[in-house]
Amino acid sequence: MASPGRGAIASPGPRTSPGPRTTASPGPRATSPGEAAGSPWSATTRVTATGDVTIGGVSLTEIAHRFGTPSYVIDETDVRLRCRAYRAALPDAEIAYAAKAFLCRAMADWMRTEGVSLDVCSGGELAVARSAGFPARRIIMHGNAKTPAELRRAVDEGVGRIVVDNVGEINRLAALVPIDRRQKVLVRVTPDIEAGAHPKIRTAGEDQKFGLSVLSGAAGDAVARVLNQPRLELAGLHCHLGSQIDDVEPYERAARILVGEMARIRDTHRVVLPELDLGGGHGIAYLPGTEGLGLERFADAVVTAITERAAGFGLPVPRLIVEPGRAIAGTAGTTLYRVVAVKRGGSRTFVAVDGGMSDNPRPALYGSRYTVRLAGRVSREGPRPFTVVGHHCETGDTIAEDVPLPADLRPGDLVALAATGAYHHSMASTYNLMGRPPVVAVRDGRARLLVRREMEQDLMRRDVGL
Ligand SMILES: Cc1ncc(COP(=O)(O)O)c(C=O)c1O
Ligand SMILES: N[C@@H](CCCC[NH3+])C(=O)O
Repeated sequence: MASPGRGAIASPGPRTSPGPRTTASPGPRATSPGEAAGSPWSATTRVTATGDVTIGGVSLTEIAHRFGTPSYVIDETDVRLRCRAYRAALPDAEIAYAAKAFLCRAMADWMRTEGVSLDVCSGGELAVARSAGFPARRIIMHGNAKTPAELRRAVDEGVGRIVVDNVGEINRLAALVPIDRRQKVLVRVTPDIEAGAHPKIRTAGEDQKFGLSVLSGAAGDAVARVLNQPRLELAGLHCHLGSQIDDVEPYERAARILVGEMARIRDTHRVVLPELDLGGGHGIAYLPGTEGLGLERFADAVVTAITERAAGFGLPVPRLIVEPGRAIAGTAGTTLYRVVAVKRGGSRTFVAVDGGMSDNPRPALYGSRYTVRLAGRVSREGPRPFTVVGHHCETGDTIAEDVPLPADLRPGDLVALAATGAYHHSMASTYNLMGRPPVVAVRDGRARLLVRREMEQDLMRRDVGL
């Protein structure tokens, strides 16, 4: 994903976040890792002459002091720039941020004020969005196993669209819709495409749990059933290929297959569907020199594929919906850890930090790799390879394997891990009864706590008894 440029933020800027002012500001010789194309660092990340790293004009040393470590730091400017980049690249499309990447009430509010819709996949995400005042009609409700209670809540709240993922939920959903209303739905189809950075995050092949197969006819059957329900309005088809995809070709292929299906639906049922949702999955840079998907490339390729294919079938061009999660929240996040121990192993030197797989399960789950740097001081030593590991009682509790860090790295140092805004806080656990880190938003020299640290008392509150 291309880095948004600094100049891209429209003036006047978004509402200023309230919160105490910090004293830190980038020094005159500040460098800007966030501006390099394909950089994993968020847009306002700077390194000062004294080795301090600032994000949103706030020093990470100051954040560690005020909020403790580990902490998730989220760059509000980066999030907003990415929303604006999406809206500019796809002006006729609906951009629906996938809340599973990272959601809290402030994030929902940022999406609302940026004119971005929300994709939610659980009653919990729906509740947080609604409690932040996010408009229900701009919410798309997903889920391969929506419970009756979740379906009822979605209907009662008036969510804009519900995405059907199995035939069983069609009758159940229709029965919940009041007699004087029609609920818009999309049918999630699988076009037999394998795409995504790891087998565990591929969602459009034949042998996985999501969606309804085009090949087997299950998708066509679901479409016919929805069309038979007077209280349901079939708005279009949906597919989500997978996640961390860095090639546009699978999206072009999916777009062609889905428009073909829409033509078949027109021919069979005499119904022209107005919407085509291509899901999310847009890859970002986790390592320097990698690019991710590339928003412009994606937009050009997909819009062309849909337009040409629709013209070929004599169909009106459907309205495109996209659901980026990682590409909006991922690069904005940085995790700040404190080094606890440095130890030589057999062939590696381990740096043990005060977080680990409970705040970042992705290396253990998907073998994910990261960029890490020292924050808060300058080292005169050259880099040497370290393996950054966590605090957990688990051998696979690795944060970053074989990463260059200054040779004199020592306990007490701060290290920053880039591109942790998506699928980190949202996938965090309390393994080993470690409380989850806080989320601190930074912008214009101010730091603001969005989600507080989970404390021992929080953990014990759920334990009801001796
Ligand atoms: C239906 C749906 N839409 C959107 C997304 C967002 O994916 P990503 O964060 O990779 O853009 C997901 C998650 O993979 C998803 O399941
Ligand atoms: N959790 C995955 C992405 C899955 C997206 C949801 N279908 C990740 O961290 O990369």
